[in-house]
Amino acid sequence: MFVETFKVNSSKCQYGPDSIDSQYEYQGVETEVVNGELVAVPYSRTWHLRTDTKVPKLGLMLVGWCGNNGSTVTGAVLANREGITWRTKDGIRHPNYYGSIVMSSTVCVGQFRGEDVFAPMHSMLPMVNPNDLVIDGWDINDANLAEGMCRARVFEYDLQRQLEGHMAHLKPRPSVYYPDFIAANQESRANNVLPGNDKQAHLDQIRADIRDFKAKNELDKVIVLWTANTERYSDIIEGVNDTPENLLRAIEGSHPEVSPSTLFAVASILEGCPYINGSPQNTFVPGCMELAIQNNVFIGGDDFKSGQTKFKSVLADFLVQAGLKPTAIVSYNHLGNNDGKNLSAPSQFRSKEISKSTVVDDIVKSNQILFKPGEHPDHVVVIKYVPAVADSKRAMDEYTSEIFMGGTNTIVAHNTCEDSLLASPLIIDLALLGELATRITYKTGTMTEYDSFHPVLSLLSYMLKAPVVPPNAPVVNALYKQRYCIENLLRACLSLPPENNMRLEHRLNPRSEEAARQISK
Ligand SMILES: NC(=O)c1ccc[n+]([C@@H]2O[C@H](COP(=O)([O-])OP(=O)(O)OC[C@H]3O[C@@H](n4cnc5c(N)ncnc54)[C@H](O)[C@@H]3O)[C@@H](O)[C@H]2O)c1
Ligand SMILES: O=P([O-])([O-])O[C@@H]1[C@@H](O)[C@H](O)[C@@H](O)[C@H](O)[C@@H]1O
Repeated sequence: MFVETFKVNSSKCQYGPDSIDSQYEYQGVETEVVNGELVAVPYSRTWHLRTDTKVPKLGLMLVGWCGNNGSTVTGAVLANREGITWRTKDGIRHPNYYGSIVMSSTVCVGQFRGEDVFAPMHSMLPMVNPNDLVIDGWDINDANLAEGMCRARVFEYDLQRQLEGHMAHLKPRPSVYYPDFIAANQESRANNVLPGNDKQAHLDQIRADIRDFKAKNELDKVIVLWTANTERYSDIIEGVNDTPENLLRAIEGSHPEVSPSTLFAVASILEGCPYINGSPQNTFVPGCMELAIQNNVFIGGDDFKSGQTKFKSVLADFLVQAGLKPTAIVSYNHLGNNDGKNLSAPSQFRSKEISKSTVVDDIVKSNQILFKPGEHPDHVVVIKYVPAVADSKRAMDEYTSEIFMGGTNTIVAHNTCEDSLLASPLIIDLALLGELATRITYKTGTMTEYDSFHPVLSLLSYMLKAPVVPPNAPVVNALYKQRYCIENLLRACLSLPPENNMRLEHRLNPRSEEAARQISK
Protein backbone atom coordinates (compact mmCIF):
# COMPACT_ATOMS: atom_id res chain seq x y z
CA MET A 1 0.00 0.00 0.00
CA PHE A 2 1.30 3.49 -0.85
CA VAL A 3 0.26 6.92 0.41
CA GLU A 4 1.58 10.34 -0.59
CA THR A 5 1.23 11.80 2.93
CA PHE A 6 0.43 10.68 6.48
CA LYS A 7 -0.01 12.06 9.98
CA VAL A 8 0.99 10.57 13.31
CA ASN A 9 -1.71 10.26 15.97
CA SER A 10 0.14 10.07 19.27
CA SER A 11 0.29 12.03 22.49
CA LYS A 12 4.06 12.01 21.89
CA CYS A 13 3.87 13.81 18.55
CA GLN A 14 2.39 17.32 18.54
CA TYR A 15 1.82 19.24 15.28
CA GLY A 16 2.01 22.90 16.25
CA PRO A 17 1.72 26.08 14.14
CA ASP A 18 5.48 26.43 13.82
CA SER A 19 6.93 23.05 14.73
CA ILE A 20 6.44 19.34 15.17
CA ASP A 21 7.38 18.35 18.70
CA SER A 22 8.05 14.70 19.49
CA GLN A 23 8.99 12.65 22.50
CA TYR A 24 11.10 9.72 21.46
CA GLU A 25 12.30 6.79 23.56
CA TYR A 26 15.87 6.24 22.40
CA GLN A 27 16.77 2.64 23.17
CA GLY A 28 20.21 1.14 23.09
CA VAL A 29 22.59 -1.19 24.86
CA GLU A 30 25.69 -0.25 26.78
CA THR A 31 28.16 -2.92 27.82
CA GLU A 32 30.35 -3.27 30.87
CA VAL A 33 32.82 -5.88 32.11
CA VAL A 34 31.66 -7.61 35.27
CA ASN A 35 34.03 -10.18 36.80
CA GLY A 36 35.86 -10.43 33.51
CA GLU A 37 32.69 -11.01 31.52
CA LEU A 38 31.13 -8.53 29.11
CA VAL A 39 27.59 -7.71 30.26
CA ALA A 40 25.02 -5.99 28.04
CA VAL A 41 22.91 -3.34 29.77
CA PRO A 42 19.86 -2.12 27.77
CA TYR A 43 18.69 1.42 28.31
CA SER A 44 15.88 3.74 27.23
CA ARG A 45 16.39 7.49 27.26
CA THR A 46 13.79 10.14 26.45
CA TRP A 47 14.68 12.59 23.70
CA HIS A 48 12.53 15.61 22.88
CA LEU A 49 12.87 16.57 19.20
CA ARG A 50 11.55 19.77 17.61
CA THR A 51 11.32 20.31 13.87
CA ASP A 52 10.75 23.87 12.70
CA THR A 53 8.13 23.45 9.98
CA LYS A 54 8.86 26.71 8.15
CA VAL A 55 10.44 25.57 4.89
CA PRO A 56 12.91 28.26 3.81
CA LYS A 57 13.69 29.74 0.42
CA LEU A 58 16.98 27.91 -0.06
CA GLY A 59 19.95 28.93 -2.14
CA LEU A 60 22.57 26.39 -3.24
CA MET A 61 25.99 27.72 -4.22
CA LEU A 62 28.10 25.18 -6.11
CA VAL A 63 31.87 25.46 -6.27
CA GLY A 64 32.73 24.03 -9.68
CA TRP A 65 29.30 25.09 -10.98
CA CYS A 66 29.88 24.67 -14.70
CA GLY A 67 31.49 21.26 -14.37
CA ASN A 68 29.73 18.04 -15.25
CA ASN A 69 27.96 17.59 -11.89
CA GLY A 70 27.18 21.28 -11.47
CA SER A 71 25.68 21.74 -14.92
CA THR A 72 23.83 18.42 -14.71
CA VAL A 73 22.15 19.08 -11.36
CA THR A 74 21.27 22.61 -12.46
CA GLY A 75 19.75 21.37 -15.71
CA ALA A 76 17.85 18.64 -13.88
CA VAL A 77 16.27 21.11 -11.43
CA LEU A 78 15.25 23.36 -14.32
CA ALA A 79 13.83 20.45 -16.33
CA ASN A 80 11.80 19.28 -13.32
CA ARG A 81 10.63 22.80 -12.52
CA GLU A 82 9.62 23.59 -16.10
CA GLY A 83 8.24 20.11 -16.82
CA ILE A 84 10.51 19.73 -19.84
CA THR A 85 10.17 16.39 -21.65
CA TRP A 86 12.50 15.22 -24.38
CA ARG A 87 12.55 12.71 -27.18
CA THR A 88 15.04 9.89 -27.46
CA LYS A 89 15.21 6.94 -29.82
CA ASP A 90 13.38 5.00 -27.10
CA GLY A 91 10.54 7.51 -26.89
CA ILE A 92 9.58 10.50 -24.71
CA ARG A 93 11.49 10.96 -21.45
CA HIS A 94 10.21 12.89 -18.42
CA PRO A 95 12.28 14.68 -15.76
CA ASN A 96 12.62 13.01 -12.37
CA TYR A 97 14.77 12.86 -9.27
CA TYR A 98 15.68 9.17 -9.43
CA GLY A 99 18.72 8.46 -7.27
CA SER A 100 17.62 10.93 -4.61
CA ILE A 101 16.53 8.98 -1.51
CA VAL A 102 14.57 12.02 -0.31
CA MET A 103 12.62 12.44 -3.55
CA SER A 104 12.48 8.91 -4.92
CA SER A 105 12.62 6.44 -2.04
CA THR A 106 9.92 5.40 0.40
CA VAL A 107 9.71 4.44 4.04
CA CYS A 108 7.42 1.90 5.69
CA VAL A 109 5.15 3.95 7.92
CA GLY A 110 3.38 0.95 9.48
CA GLN A 111 0.76 -1.66 8.66
CA PHE A 112 -2.84 -1.37 7.49
CA ARG A 113 -4.75 -4.63 8.18
CA GLY A 114 -1.47 -6.47 8.15
CA GLU A 115 -0.16 -4.87 4.93
CA ASP A 116 2.90 -2.60 4.91
CA VAL A 117 2.12 1.03 4.10
CA PHE A 118 4.81 3.06 2.30
CA ALA A 119 5.17 6.83 1.95
CA PRO A 120 7.80 9.01 0.23
CA MET A 121 10.73 9.90 2.49
CA HIS A 122 10.12 13.58 1.71
CA SER A 123 6.60 13.31 3.14
CA MET A 124 7.83 12.55 6.65
CA LEU A 125 8.83 16.10 7.56
CA PRO A 126 8.40 19.44 5.75
CA MET A 127 11.30 19.67 3.31
CA VAL A 128 12.50 22.00 0.57
CA ASN A 129 11.17 21.06 -2.87
CA PRO A 130 14.26 20.81 -5.11
CA ASN A 131 12.29 22.51 -7.87
CA ASP A 132 12.42 25.65 -5.71
CA LEU A 133 16.20 25.62 -5.26
CA VAL A 134 17.93 28.83 -6.31
CA ILE A 135 21.32 27.82 -7.70
CA ASP A 136 24.48 29.88 -8.20
CA GLY A 137 28.18 29.26 -7.81
CA TRP A 138 31.75 29.70 -8.84
CA ASP A 139 34.07 28.19 -11.41
CA ILE A 140 37.65 28.83 -12.50
CA ASN A 141 36.33 28.40 -16.02
CA ASP A 142 34.15 31.06 -17.62
CA ALA A 143 31.82 28.77 -19.56
CA ASN A 144 28.16 29.55 -18.91
CA LEU A 145 25.92 26.74 -17.71
CA ALA A 146 24.57 25.94 -21.16
CA GLU A 147 28.14 25.60 -22.45
CA GLY A 148 29.01 23.50 -19.38
CA MET A 149 26.04 21.23 -20.05
CA CYS A 150 27.03 20.82 -23.70
CA ARG A 151 30.66 20.15 -22.76
CA ALA A 152 29.60 17.54 -20.19
CA ARG A 153 27.84 15.41 -22.85
CA VAL A 154 25.54 13.98 -20.15
CA PHE A 155 22.01 14.96 -21.22
CA GLU A 156 20.37 13.81 -24.46
CA TYR A 157 20.57 16.44 -27.18
CA ASP A 158 16.81 17.13 -27.25
CA LEU A 159 16.94 17.97 -23.55
CA GLN A 160 20.04 20.12 -23.95
CA ARG A 161 18.34 21.97 -26.81
CA GLN A 162 15.37 22.88 -24.60
CA LEU A 163 17.47 23.75 -21.57
CA GLU A 164 19.87 26.04 -23.39
CA GLY A 165 17.61 29.06 -23.15
CA HIS A 166 17.22 28.51 -19.40
CA MET A 167 20.94 28.13 -18.75
CA ALA A 168 22.92 30.34 -21.12
CA HIS A 169 22.51 33.39 -18.86
CA LEU A 170 23.80 31.49 -15.82
CA LYS A 171 27.46 32.38 -15.41
CA PRO A 172 29.79 31.17 -12.64
CA ARG A 173 31.40 33.74 -10.37
CA PRO A 174 35.21 34.00 -10.65
CA SER A 175 36.84 31.59 -8.25
CA VAL A 176 39.96 30.88 -6.29
CA TYR A 177 42.66 29.07 -8.29
CA TYR A 178 45.80 27.79 -6.59
CA PRO A 179 47.42 25.57 -9.29
CA ASP A 180 49.33 23.44 -6.81
CA PHE A 181 46.16 21.80 -5.51
CA ILE A 182 44.69 20.35 -8.71
CA ALA A 183 46.24 18.66 -11.74
CA ALA A 184 48.41 20.79 -14.00
CA ASN A 185 46.18 19.66 -16.88
CA GLN A 186 43.45 21.92 -15.46
CA GLU A 187 45.41 25.11 -16.10
CA SER A 188 43.89 25.63 -19.54
CA ARG A 189 40.46 25.91 -17.90
CA ALA A 190 41.51 28.62 -15.49
CA ASN A 191 40.27 31.76 -17.23
CA ASN A 192 37.76 32.92 -14.60
CA VAL A 193 39.87 33.38 -11.49
CA LEU A 194 40.12 35.96 -8.72
CA PRO A 195 43.23 38.06 -9.31
CA GLY A 196 46.36 37.96 -7.19
CA ASN A 197 47.50 35.68 -4.39
CA ASP A 198 46.02 37.52 -1.42
CA LYS A 199 44.06 34.75 0.29
CA GLN A 200 42.44 37.13 2.74
CA ALA A 201 41.12 39.16 -0.18
CA HIS A 202 39.89 35.95 -1.80
CA LEU A 203 38.16 34.93 1.42
CA ASP A 204 36.51 38.33 1.69
CA GLN A 205 35.33 38.12 -1.93
CA ILE A 206 33.81 34.66 -1.49
CA ARG A 207 32.00 35.88 1.64
CA ALA A 208 30.75 38.93 -0.28
CA ASP A 209 29.55 36.63 -3.08
CA ILE A 210 27.53 34.57 -0.61
CA ARG A 211 25.95 37.70 0.90
CA ASP A 212 25.26 39.11 -2.56
CA PHE A 213 23.56 35.90 -3.72
CA LYS A 214 21.46 35.70 -0.56
CA ALA A 215 20.37 39.33 -0.73
CA LYS A 216 19.64 39.51 -4.46
CA ASN A 217 17.47 36.39 -4.34
CA GLU A 218 15.87 37.22 -0.97
CA LEU A 219 16.93 33.85 0.38
CA ASP A 220 16.31 32.59 3.88
CA LYS A 221 19.27 30.21 3.84
CA VAL A 222 22.27 29.31 1.68
CA ILE A 223 24.18 26.03 1.49
CA VAL A 224 27.61 25.96 -0.16
CA LEU A 225 28.67 22.68 -1.77
CA TRP A 226 32.02 21.76 -3.34
CA THR A 227 31.68 19.88 -6.62
CA ALA A 228 34.88 21.30 -8.07
CA ASN A 229 37.91 19.20 -8.92
CA THR A 230 39.54 16.82 -6.50
CA GLU A 231 42.45 18.51 -4.75
CA ARG A 232 45.59 16.93 -3.37
CA TYR A 233 45.55 16.45 0.40
CA SER A 234 46.63 19.46 2.43
CA ASP A 235 49.54 18.91 4.81
CA ILE A 236 48.45 19.35 8.42
CA ILE A 237 50.92 21.87 9.79
CA GLU A 238 51.10 22.93 13.42
CA GLY A 239 50.74 26.67 13.64
CA VAL A 240 49.11 26.87 10.19
CA ASN A 241 45.88 24.84 9.98
CA ASP A 242 45.74 23.00 13.31
CA THR A 243 43.51 25.51 15.07
CA PRO A 244 40.91 28.08 13.94
CA GLU A 245 43.09 30.96 15.06
CA ASN A 246 46.12 29.63 13.18
CA LEU A 247 44.05 28.90 10.07
CA LEU A 248 42.57 32.41 9.97
CA ARG A 249 46.05 33.82 10.49
CA ALA A 250 47.41 31.57 7.73
CA ILE A 251 44.74 32.91 5.37
CA GLU A 252 45.59 36.47 6.38
CA GLY A 253 49.20 35.67 5.55
CA SER A 254 48.29 33.86 2.31
CA HIS A 255 50.00 30.68 3.46
CA PRO A 256 50.56 28.36 0.45
CA GLU A 257 49.12 25.33 2.25
CA VAL A 258 45.61 26.80 2.51
CA SER A 259 43.65 25.13 -0.28
CA PRO A 260 40.78 26.65 -2.28
CA SER A 261 38.34 24.15 -0.78
CA THR A 262 39.36 25.04 2.77
CA LEU A 263 39.08 28.74 1.91
CA PHE A 264 35.52 28.16 0.65
CA ALA A 265 34.73 26.19 3.80
CA VAL A 266 36.01 28.98 6.04
CA ALA A 267 34.06 31.58 4.05
CA SER A 268 30.85 29.56 4.34
CA ILE A 269 31.30 28.93 8.04
CA LEU A 270 31.96 32.61 8.74
CA GLU A 271 28.80 33.45 6.76
CA GLY A 272 26.83 30.90 8.81
CA CYS A 273 26.22 28.68 5.78
CA PRO A 274 26.47 24.87 5.91
CA TYR A 275 29.37 23.63 3.77
CA ILE A 276 29.46 20.19 2.13
CA ASN A 277 32.49 18.63 0.44
CA GLY A 278 31.62 16.41 -2.52
CA SER A 279 35.25 15.58 -3.24
CA PRO A 280 37.78 13.39 -1.41
CA GLN A 281 40.41 15.92 -0.31
CA ASN A 282 40.83 16.75 3.39
CA THR A 283 39.17 20.16 3.18
CA PHE A 284 38.24 20.00 6.86
CA VAL A 285 41.69 20.36 8.30
CA PRO A 286 41.59 20.45 12.12
CA GLY A 287 41.41 24.25 12.28
CA CYS A 288 38.50 24.28 9.81
CA MET A 289 36.53 21.60 11.63
CA GLU A 290 37.03 23.37 14.94
CA LEU A 291 35.98 26.68 13.34
CA ALA A 292 32.69 25.05 12.30
CA ILE A 293 32.20 23.75 15.83
CA GLN A 294 33.01 27.13 17.40
CA ASN A 295 30.54 28.86 15.06
CA ASN A 296 27.95 26.06 15.31
CA VAL A 297 27.73 25.78 11.50
CA PHE A 298 27.12 22.42 9.80
CA ILE A 299 29.85 20.83 7.69
CA GLY A 300 29.63 17.52 5.85
CA GLY A 301 31.78 15.36 3.59
CA ASP A 302 33.73 13.79 1.94
CA ASP A 303 33.32 12.65 -1.67
CA PHE A 304 29.96 11.78 -3.22
CA LYS A 305 29.30 8.04 -2.96
CA SER A 306 27.70 7.59 -6.34
CA GLY A 307 28.08 4.22 -8.03
CA GLN A 308 31.05 1.90 -7.82
CA THR A 309 31.75 2.77 -4.19
CA LYS A 310 28.08 2.67 -3.19
CA PHE A 311 27.95 -0.83 -4.72
CA LYS A 312 31.14 -1.75 -2.82
CA SER A 313 29.73 -0.63 0.53
CA VAL A 314 26.68 -2.83 -0.05
CA LEU A 315 28.48 -5.92 -1.40
CA ALA A 316 31.17 -5.89 1.29
CA ASP A 317 28.42 -5.55 3.92
CA PHE A 318 26.45 -8.44 2.38
CA LEU A 319 29.45 -10.76 2.18
CA VAL A 320 30.75 -10.17 5.71
CA GLN A 321 27.27 -10.19 7.25
CA ALA A 322 26.68 -13.49 5.48
CA GLY A 323 29.78 -14.92 7.16
CA LEU A 324 31.76 -14.95 3.91
CA LYS A 325 35.30 -13.58 3.89
CA PRO A 326 36.25 -11.17 1.12
CA THR A 327 39.96 -11.70 0.50
CA ALA A 328 40.35 -9.42 -2.52
CA ILE A 329 38.44 -6.40 -3.80
CA VAL A 330 39.63 -4.99 -7.11
CA SER A 331 37.91 -1.80 -8.19
CA TYR A 332 38.76 -0.64 -11.69
CA ASN A 333 37.13 2.08 -13.68
CA HIS A 334 37.84 4.33 -16.59
CA LEU A 335 36.10 7.53 -17.52
CA GLY A 336 36.70 10.33 -19.95
CA ASN A 337 35.30 13.43 -18.27
CA ASN A 338 37.30 16.30 -16.83
CA ASP A 339 37.14 14.67 -13.40
CA GLY A 340 38.93 11.68 -14.89
CA LYS A 341 41.44 14.01 -16.51
CA ASN A 342 42.17 15.71 -13.18
CA LEU A 343 42.39 12.31 -11.44
CA SER A 344 44.99 11.15 -13.95
CA ALA A 345 47.49 13.16 -11.90
CA PRO A 346 49.03 11.14 -9.03
CA SER A 347 48.31 13.55 -6.15
CA GLN A 348 44.67 13.96 -7.10
CA PHE A 349 44.26 10.21 -7.73
CA ARG A 350 45.70 9.54 -4.25
CA SER A 351 42.91 11.59 -2.65
CA LYS A 352 40.35 9.48 -4.49
CA GLU A 353 42.16 6.19 -3.83
CA ILE A 354 41.91 6.85 -0.09
CA SER A 355 38.18 7.58 -0.12
CA LYS A 356 37.43 4.59 -2.36
CA SER A 357 39.50 2.24 -0.23
CA THR A 358 38.42 3.09 3.32
CA VAL A 359 34.76 2.39 2.59
CA VAL A 360 34.94 -1.26 3.77
CA ASP A 361 36.93 -0.64 6.97
CA ASP A 362 33.98 -0.64 9.37
CA ILE A 363 32.41 -3.85 8.06
CA VAL A 364 35.74 -5.69 8.09
CA LYS A 365 36.41 -4.63 11.69
CA SER A 366 32.96 -5.84 12.72
CA ASN A 367 33.77 -9.54 12.24
CA GLN A 368 36.78 -11.03 14.02
CA ILE A 369 35.56 -14.52 13.21
CA LEU A 370 36.59 -13.81 9.64
CA PHE A 371 39.30 -11.17 10.09
CA LYS A 372 41.97 -11.13 12.79
CA PRO A 373 42.66 -7.66 14.23
CA GLY A 374 44.45 -5.67 11.54
CA GLU A 375 43.64 -8.21 8.81
CA HIS A 376 41.76 -6.92 5.75
CA PRO A 377 41.08 -7.90 2.14
CA ASP A 378 43.57 -7.04 -0.58
CA HIS A 379 42.00 -3.87 -1.94
CA VAL A 380 43.06 -2.27 -5.20
CA VAL A 381 41.63 0.90 -6.76
CA VAL A 382 42.40 1.73 -10.36
CA ILE A 383 41.10 4.78 -12.27
CA LYS A 384 42.10 5.42 -15.85
CA TYR A 385 41.36 8.42 -18.06
CA VAL A 386 39.91 7.49 -21.45
CA PRO A 387 38.57 10.62 -23.16
CA ALA A 388 36.48 8.69 -25.66
CA VAL A 389 33.97 7.50 -23.05
CA ALA A 390 33.38 11.02 -21.63
CA ASP A 391 31.11 10.98 -18.56
CA SER A 392 30.01 7.40 -19.25
CA LYS A 393 32.13 5.73 -16.57
CA ARG A 394 32.91 2.05 -16.98
CA ALA A 395 33.39 0.34 -13.63
CA MET A 396 34.56 -3.23 -13.30
CA ASP A 397 34.82 -4.90 -9.89
CA GLU A 398 35.98 -8.31 -8.78
CA TYR A 399 35.20 -9.61 -5.27
CA THR A 400 36.98 -12.80 -4.27
CA SER A 401 35.84 -14.44 -1.03
CA GLU A 402 36.78 -17.44 1.05
CA ILE A 403 33.65 -19.52 1.65
CA PHE A 404 32.55 -22.78 3.30
CA MET A 405 35.15 -25.53 3.68
CA GLY A 406 38.00 -23.82 1.84
CA GLY A 407 35.93 -22.88 -1.16
CA THR A 408 36.33 -19.68 -3.16
CA ASN A 409 33.64 -17.43 -4.59
CA THR A 410 34.37 -14.71 -7.14
CA ILE A 411 31.78 -12.05 -8.00
CA VAL A 412 32.40 -9.83 -10.99
CA ALA A 413 30.36 -6.70 -11.67
CA HIS A 414 30.33 -4.31 -14.61
CA ASN A 415 28.66 -0.93 -14.28
CA THR A 416 28.32 1.70 -16.99
CA CYS A 417 26.56 5.01 -16.72
CA GLU A 418 27.03 8.76 -16.79
CA ASP A 419 28.84 9.45 -13.52
CA SER A 420 27.13 12.81 -13.20
CA LEU A 421 23.68 11.21 -13.33
CA LEU A 422 24.65 9.27 -10.21
CA ALA A 423 26.24 12.18 -8.37
CA SER A 424 23.69 14.90 -9.14
CA PRO A 425 20.80 13.39 -7.12
CA LEU A 426 23.21 13.10 -4.21
CA ILE A 427 23.76 16.86 -4.43
CA ILE A 428 19.97 17.25 -4.13
CA ASP A 429 19.86 15.00 -1.04
CA LEU A 430 22.87 16.67 0.58
CA ALA A 431 21.20 20.05 0.16
CA LEU A 432 17.73 18.94 1.32
CA LEU A 433 18.88 16.90 4.31
CA GLY A 434 21.54 19.43 5.19
CA GLU A 435 18.88 22.15 5.24
CA LEU A 436 16.42 20.01 7.20
CA ALA A 437 19.07 19.36 9.83
CA THR A 438 19.26 23.09 10.48
CA ARG A 439 15.55 23.00 11.50
CA ILE A 440 15.79 20.10 13.95
CA THR A 441 16.67 20.69 17.60
CA TYR A 442 16.62 18.37 20.59
CA LYS A 443 16.83 18.21 24.36
CA THR A 444 17.57 15.17 26.47
CA GLY A 445 18.80 14.25 29.92
CA THR A 446 19.26 17.34 32.07
CA MET A 447 18.98 19.80 29.17
CA THR A 448 16.33 22.48 29.72
CA GLU A 449 16.74 24.19 26.33
CA TYR A 450 16.63 22.73 22.82
CA ASP A 451 19.92 22.64 20.92
CA SER A 452 21.06 21.82 17.39
CA PHE A 453 22.98 18.70 16.39
CA HIS A 454 26.76 18.50 16.42
CA PRO A 455 28.10 20.78 13.62
CA VAL A 456 29.89 17.83 11.98
CA LEU A 457 26.84 16.43 10.20
CA SER A 458 27.64 12.73 9.92
CA LEU A 459 23.94 12.17 9.16
CA LEU A 460 24.90 12.88 5.51
CA SER A 461 27.22 9.84 5.37
CA TYR A 462 24.87 7.83 3.12
CA MET A 463 25.74 10.19 0.25
CA LEU A 464 29.48 10.20 0.92
CA LYS A 465 32.40 7.77 0.53
CA ALA A 466 34.54 8.97 3.41
CA PRO A 467 32.18 10.27 6.12
CA VAL A 468 33.48 13.13 8.24
CA VAL A 469 32.32 12.46 11.80
CA PRO A 470 32.53 14.33 15.12
CA PRO A 471 35.71 13.74 17.12
CA ASN A 472 35.67 10.28 18.79
CA ALA A 473 32.55 9.21 16.85
CA PRO A 474 32.77 5.95 14.83
CA VAL A 475 32.88 6.06 11.03
CA VAL A 476 29.98 4.06 9.58
CA ASN A 477 30.28 3.13 5.89
CA ALA A 478 27.79 0.25 5.60
CA LEU A 479 25.18 1.70 3.29
CA TYR A 480 22.02 0.44 4.97
CA LYS A 481 23.18 1.43 8.42
CA GLN A 482 23.65 4.91 6.99
CA ARG A 483 20.27 4.90 5.34
CA TYR A 484 18.43 3.67 8.44
CA CYS A 485 20.19 6.34 10.48
CA ILE A 486 18.50 8.97 8.31
CA GLU A 487 15.15 7.20 8.19
CA ASN A 488 15.05 6.46 11.92
CA LEU A 489 15.92 10.04 12.81
CA LEU A 490 13.02 11.26 10.66
CA ARG A 491 10.81 8.67 12.38
CA ALA A 492 12.02 9.84 15.81
CA CYS A 493 11.01 13.41 14.90
CA LEU A 494 7.50 11.97 14.63
CA SER A 495 7.87 9.83 17.81
CA LEU A 496 7.81 6.71 15.63
CA PRO A 497 10.07 3.80 16.68
CA PRO A 498 12.73 2.44 14.28
CA GLU A 499 11.54 -0.15 11.77
CA ASN A 500 12.51 -3.43 13.45
CA ASN A 501 11.20 -5.84 10.79
CA MET A 502 10.22 -8.34 13.50
CA ARG A 503 6.57 -8.68 12.50
CA LEU A 504 5.85 -10.54 15.76
CA GLU A 505 2.14 -10.09 15.14
CA HIS A 506 2.49 -12.65 12.35
CA ARG A 507 4.41 -15.11 14.46
CA LEU A 508 1.77 -15.83 17.12
CA ASN A 509 0.92 -19.51 17.44
CA PRO A 510 -2.66 -19.82 16.10
CA ARG A 511 -3.68 -22.09 18.98
CA SER A 512 -3.31 -19.25 21.50
CA GLU A 513 -6.25 -17.05 22.46
CA GLU A 514 -3.98 -14.04 22.02
CA ALA A 515 -3.48 -14.90 18.37
CA ALA A 516 -7.22 -15.13 17.86
CA ARG A 517 -7.73 -11.81 19.66
CA GLN A 518 -5.07 -10.04 17.61
CA ILE A 519 -6.26 -11.46 14.31
CA SER A 520 -9.81 -10.32 15.09
CA LYS A 521 -8.65 -6.71 15.60
N1 LIG B 1 29.91 10.49 -10.03
C1 LIG B 1 30.61 11.64 -10.01
O1 LIG B 1 30.59 12.44 -10.92
C2 LIG B 1 31.42 11.89 -8.77
C3 LIG B 1 31.33 11.01 -7.69
C4 LIG B 1 32.07 11.29 -6.56
C5 LIG B 1 32.85 12.43 -6.49
N2 LIG B 1 32.92 13.27 -7.58
C6 LIG B 1 33.74 14.45 -7.45
O2 LIG B 1 32.97 15.60 -7.76
C7 LIG B 1 33.83 16.60 -8.31
C8 LIG B 1 33.23 17.14 -9.59
O3 LIG B 1 33.07 16.10 -10.50
P1 LIG B 1 32.70 16.54 -12.01
O4 LIG B 1 32.55 15.27 -12.80
O5 LIG B 1 31.63 17.54 -12.00
O6 LIG B 1 34.08 17.24 -12.45
P2 LIG B 1 34.30 18.41 -13.51
O7 LIG B 1 35.76 18.48 -13.73
O8 LIG B 1 33.40 18.25 -14.67
O9 LIG B 1 33.81 19.72 -12.73
C9 LIG B 1 34.63 20.33 -11.78
C10 LIG B 1 34.58 21.83 -12.05
O10 LIG B 1 35.31 22.48 -11.02
C11 LIG B 1 35.99 23.57 -11.60
N3 LIG B 1 37.00 23.95 -10.63
C12 LIG B 1 38.19 23.36 -10.37
N4 LIG B 1 38.81 24.02 -9.36
C13 LIG B 1 37.95 25.02 -8.95
C14 LIG B 1 37.99 26.00 -7.94
N5 LIG B 1 39.04 26.13 -7.13
N6 LIG B 1 36.92 26.82 -7.80
C15 LIG B 1 35.85 26.71 -8.61
N7 LIG B 1 35.76 25.78 -9.60
C16 LIG B 1 36.80 24.96 -9.76
C17 LIG B 1 36.46 23.06 -12.93
O11 LIG B 1 36.72 24.13 -13.83
C18 LIG B 1 35.24 22.24 -13.38
O12 LIG B 1 34.35 23.01 -14.13
C19 LIG B 1 35.20 15.93 -8.50
O13 LIG B 1 36.03 16.23 -7.41
C20 LIG B 1 34.86 14.45 -8.46
O14 LIG B 1 35.93 13.64 -8.02
C21 LIG B 1 32.23 13.03 -8.71
O1 LIG C 1 31.14 5.67 -8.27
P1 LIG C 1 32.01 6.05 -7.10
O2 LIG C 1 33.11 5.08 -6.86
O3 LIG C 1 31.22 6.36 -5.85
O4 LIG C 1 32.73 7.40 -7.49
C1 LIG C 1 33.34 7.68 -8.71
C2 LIG C 1 34.57 6.84 -8.97
O5 LIG C 1 34.17 5.53 -9.26
C3 LIG C 1 35.35 7.38 -10.13
O6 LIG C 1 36.53 6.63 -10.22
C4 LIG C 1 35.73 8.84 -9.91
O7 LIG C 1 36.30 9.31 -11.03
C5 LIG C 1 34.52 9.68 -9.62
O8 LIG C 1 34.96 10.95 -9.21
C6 LIG C 1 33.73 9.12 -8.51
O9 LIG C 1 34.48 9.23 -7.32
